[in-house]
Amino acid sequence: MRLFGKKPNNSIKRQKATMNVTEVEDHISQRYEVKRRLGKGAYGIVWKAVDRMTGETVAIKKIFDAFRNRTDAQLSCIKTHSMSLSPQEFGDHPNIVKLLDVIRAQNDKDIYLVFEYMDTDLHAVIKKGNLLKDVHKRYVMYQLLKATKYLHSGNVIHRDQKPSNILLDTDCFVKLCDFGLARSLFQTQEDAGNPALTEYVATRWYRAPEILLGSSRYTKGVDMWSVGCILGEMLLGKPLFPGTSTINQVEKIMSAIPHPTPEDVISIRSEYGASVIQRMLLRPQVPLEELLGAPVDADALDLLNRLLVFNPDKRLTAEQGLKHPYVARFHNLAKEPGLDYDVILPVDDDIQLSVTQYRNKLYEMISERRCGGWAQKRWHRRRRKGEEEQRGQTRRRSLSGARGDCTDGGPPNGTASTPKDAGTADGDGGGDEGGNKSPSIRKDAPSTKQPATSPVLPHIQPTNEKSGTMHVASQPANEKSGPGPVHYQPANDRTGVLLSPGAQKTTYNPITHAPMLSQLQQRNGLGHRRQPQQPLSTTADNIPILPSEGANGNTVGDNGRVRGRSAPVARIRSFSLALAHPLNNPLLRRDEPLAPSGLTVTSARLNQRSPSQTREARPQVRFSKKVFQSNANVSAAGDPRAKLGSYAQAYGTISKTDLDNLLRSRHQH
Ligand SMILES: Nc1ncnc2c1ncn2[C@@H]1O[C@H](COP(=O)(O)OP(=O)(O)OP(=O)(O)O)[C@@H](O)[C@H]1O
Repeated sequence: MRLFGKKPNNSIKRQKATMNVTEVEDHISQRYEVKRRLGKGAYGIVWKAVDRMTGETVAIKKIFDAFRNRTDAQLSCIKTHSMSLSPQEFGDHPNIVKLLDVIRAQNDKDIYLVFEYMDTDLHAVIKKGNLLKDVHKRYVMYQLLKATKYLHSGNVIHRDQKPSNILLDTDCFVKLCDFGLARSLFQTQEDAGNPALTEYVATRWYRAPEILLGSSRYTKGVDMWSVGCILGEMLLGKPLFPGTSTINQVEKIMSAIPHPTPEDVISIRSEYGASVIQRMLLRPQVPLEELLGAPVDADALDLLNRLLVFNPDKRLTAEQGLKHPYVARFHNLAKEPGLDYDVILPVDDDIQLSVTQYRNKLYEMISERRCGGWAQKRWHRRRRKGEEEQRGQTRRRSLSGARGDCTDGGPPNGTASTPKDAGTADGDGGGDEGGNKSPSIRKDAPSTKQPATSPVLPHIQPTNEKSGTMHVASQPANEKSGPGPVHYQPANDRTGVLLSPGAQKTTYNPITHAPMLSQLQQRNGLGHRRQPQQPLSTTADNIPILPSEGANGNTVGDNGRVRGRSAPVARIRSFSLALAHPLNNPLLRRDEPLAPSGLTVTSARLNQRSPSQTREARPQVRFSKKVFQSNANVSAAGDPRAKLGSYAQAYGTISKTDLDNLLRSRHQH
């Protein structure tokens, strides 16, 4: 059964197949058996492939001509690095897609990124209609909030959360991908005021109002807005705010959410936000509840209303979201880790290098990454040592000694390895995947990998394979004891974090694998400040030694929670979203028959964007000049290229002049 679109005509298919054969170089196809094309993004093509050595199914993303010009080269660096954060610097989080390898193309132009493979993405699933039952929506939200909490705890904002970046498998297991726009909030705050860095493009439909209105303020709230839009889309079955232009996007939002107070408007720090909003408030309101049409679950609506809040400071945080009744049945603090360091992306938006320098930087990053896992393990060992030192058990040693040489036992094949030496808080070693809350897990699953302590699980079984109907066979463990109280922190609880992220934390440079003091910390003398709950010891150079790890290698935070990484996954699979047999599963991407050459390539059907979701071509505009497009039917997809220092955003924020012109012309009509 075909999922989306019409059957491609054979000549086009042949053409694409021929093209794809030449697109994957020999050294890649020798190592991976390319099965078929999964989709195409703004930067390249993604294929499903099988690792010939391990038999593991992977997704290979080829970024074409990564160094075509300075902008592309810079973006490739950021994008590759941001993605490579997932397994290494962001830890082995179950809900963040793992980058398994980065491979240079022989032509020195392209790059291949090898990811773990996922069956589909949320965009495809929603588009399919009615596949997601209430429990799946809750579970998707839970995992999304969990992944977002994790990123935000490292002071990183994803900035491009949207359904197509939420990969899913048939067990409804979520992995967040595409960190192409990810940015360290810490760096962003340091760079506040730099117009190049305030330019920001994400997919329009999921873009927060403050960004649309040209706010200079980045907060984690931009991700939370996107999360709200994603929830809305799951509930509605289609995008909640499908704006056709930036101004139309703002109009759609403002007509659905409660009117902001004057203080709210001031809070977004947008020069012309107030005048735009004032005019829009005159328009008729269609509250979210009405917009959703059919009655929705009260908890879902409540969560939506708490996420889609104009003032970013008043939006629910990911951590707060995890305590919301909508996801209460899955909530388990011990399985919702955070990072206890700030992640700094090594390639700054505002630093302009030459194409060659960017290329070298990227290759350097690739080779660093190849030994990064090992370096990081050493780094973690040092962190453990740091704790011992605090206890006076060992001599002080400088962390800087742990920097990225990979001479002492790096992976022999040069492949980047993911640290696997840690488990989750409760020691089940599987994060969410081996845990007790997934609706995908059958309590009767015949697996020896199941943790002995696994409690009763919410059990979803397909009752009707064709229709994909499911039922919940048992209540989740914590439902039995009733959901715990939901505590919402007052908005001002977050202010400290938002305004001075990282001020209390040690910053971790993911490339050098060394802790570092930020300019901000140095300026404020924070390098010498001790954390209140877990005092930092310092080396002779005043480099802080980070909080220690538990005896089993887990990083234990101040509150005793394990942070940062989970253990190798022992996943127990069952049904969740759909059906047991791949052939009957409407979610699964189908493998097309192999081409005679042995290299299978077909056209991408499942994950191709609808025309309205493809990225529009962007004209290059002058630095910091904002161009407001009043009525262009610009697609929802943002262009990450536009955010780079030398490349101001052409679409997405509103400039005063253009706004005034627009309003004037509207008055005249
Ligand atoms: N790890 C993966 N496993 C399975 N499919 C994937 C994986 N990563 C990406 N895909 C699929 O490949 C397609 C293209 O992905 P890509 O990230 O290039 O596109 P995008 O998110 O639309 O574009 P952009 O990178 O411009 O945001 C998507 O439909 C996505 O579902």
